[in-house]
Amino acid sequence: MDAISFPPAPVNEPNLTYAPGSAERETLVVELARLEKKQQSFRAVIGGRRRNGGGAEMKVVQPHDHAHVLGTLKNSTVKDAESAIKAANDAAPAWRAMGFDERCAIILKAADLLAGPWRQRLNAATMLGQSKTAFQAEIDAACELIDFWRFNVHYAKQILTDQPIANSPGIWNRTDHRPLEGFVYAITPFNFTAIAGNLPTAPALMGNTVIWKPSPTQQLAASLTMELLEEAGMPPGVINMLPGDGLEVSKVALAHRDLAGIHFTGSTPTFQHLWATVGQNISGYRTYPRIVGETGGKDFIVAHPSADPDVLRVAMIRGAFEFQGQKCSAASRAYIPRSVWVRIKDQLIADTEALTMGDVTDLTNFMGAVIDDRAFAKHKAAIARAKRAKHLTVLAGGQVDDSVGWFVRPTIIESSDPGDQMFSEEYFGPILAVHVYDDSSMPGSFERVVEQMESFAPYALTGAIISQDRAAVAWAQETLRFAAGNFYINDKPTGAVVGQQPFGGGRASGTNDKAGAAVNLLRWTSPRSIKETFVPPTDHLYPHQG
Ligand SMILES: NC(=O)c1ccc[n+]([C@@H]2O[C@H](COP(=O)([O-])OP(=O)(O)OC[C@H]3O[C@@H](n4cnc5c(N)ncnc54)[C@H](O)[C@@H]3O)[C@@H](O)[C@H]2O)c1
Ligand SMILES: N[C@@H](CCC=O)C(=O)O
Repeated sequence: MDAISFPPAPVNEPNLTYAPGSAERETLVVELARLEKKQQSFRAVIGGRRRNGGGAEMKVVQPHDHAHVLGTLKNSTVKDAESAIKAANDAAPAWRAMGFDERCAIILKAADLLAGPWRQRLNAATMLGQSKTAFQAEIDAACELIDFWRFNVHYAKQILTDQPIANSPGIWNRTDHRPLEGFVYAITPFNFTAIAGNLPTAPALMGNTVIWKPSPTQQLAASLTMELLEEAGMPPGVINMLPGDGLEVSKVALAHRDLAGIHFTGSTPTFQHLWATVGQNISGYRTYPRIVGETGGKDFIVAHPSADPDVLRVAMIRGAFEFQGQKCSAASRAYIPRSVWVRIKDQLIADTEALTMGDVTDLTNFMGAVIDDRAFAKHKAAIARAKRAKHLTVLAGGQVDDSVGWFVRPTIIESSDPGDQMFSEEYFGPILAVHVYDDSSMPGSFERVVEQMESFAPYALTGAIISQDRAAVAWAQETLRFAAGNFYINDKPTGAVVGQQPFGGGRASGTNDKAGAAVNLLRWTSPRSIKETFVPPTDHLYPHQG
């Protein structure tokens, strides 16, 4: 039980290609057809039992074909939340008493199940429910989630072996990395199946029990993730899943004495609301809740006059438009010197207009639809404003159509004013704002543009510098030190890999407790220092007293 053990060393799960004729493509197509045909009832999982929530029914649809219902769920109520918290508290003593290796084995088994028999089921669910292409589903639902699980085990083990390095003579000091006292409330976003799987399991690995509130628009993949975890051996009550909008769940969870932590990813306003509610309730908790949140972004690409035009163009297209720009890391503002802009503009527009968009089960498409009618309406309004405003020019895209799915064409908007709201507000979709700065007759124009954009947006999640000039790279890296938690040099600002670029940002983008890293797992522990004295003193007087 307590023997020293070494879990398998983690390596990043390789991405499958889904090229025509590949075995993975064949299996994926079969899974897509199977899941599309089913209409499922997505039920809560409380103490290992399935049950319908007591609230109103919500439909889960395919964003690219919104008449196609994948299933329904019943919103979770106050009563459901109370039952789930009781189940989490009941399961806690046995879970934290279970050996650490046993908990690791469950998570590692989940990773292997996902790498093997579950891979295409979860990929297909992510494609249908979240409108991801095969490749975008693969890097998320398969590879990133597998990586989260395998690397978390590695980092958790490191934490456990982190013990005091000094012992006075006759004394043995130890650190007991306890779980938190109470339950962790994991609230997850629609856009990444990997994040949805990581947020409840990271605290669980450290010995906590969890209430998991997934996004309604990610419910198909979330329900399958729950089934996968059960197959891997996750005991009943350790992770309790409550579908729905979370409003009633929060009424109970955020006011509960046993709330020990919040593990959140989603928008900045939602996180600020959760934090404010915790603040209002602060005197009622048994312990100060740990609050971890990764939130919005206004991620940037800044190009120096020395930028390689092709590198810049590809970074802009992939960074802004993959998965419809619905990655928190997606490039949504770019600052380009005129000397480079004239070399890429026509090709950039042509490439953007040529991006194929549609039903993601047609694997020739580059993009699908935005997640729901609210996202669609937000983008429609932003594009309409751009078409009206004199200082804004829609260069590519600009068309929207919600007759079949919530489709927004990848859109590039040039602004003569870098102070426009396009450069500070998160739309979370396929709109890229571009400001072209004059670098012909104005020395220092690059530096001025960087200084302006550094804190123009309230966020600080990801950003990229494209430059072949080493001094400019070094200067930008220093000047933009606090403008991004993930900073890329000559690459797009998306696509962080677990174990390679730990992910998260500061300012309004979150608490920067890097997902899939030891610093994150540490938040789910409450260390106890233990000092044992082998031969304790038996006389209370000190030698200097003579
Ligand atoms: N920084 C990151 O790592 C990261 C990663 C992914 C997404 N995001 C951000 O997430 C946002 C998009 O995701 P979203 O639209 O799902 O965000 P959202 O804030 O609308 O929803 C996130 C989750 O919170 C739930 N929620 C909302 N109000 C709640 C309440 N009162 N109580 C309990 N749950 C509540 C939602 O149902 C959902 O499950 C974007 O802002 C994006 O930048 C950030
Ligand atoms: N980790 C992902 C983004 C997750 C947020 O949506 C990336 O780096 O692109």
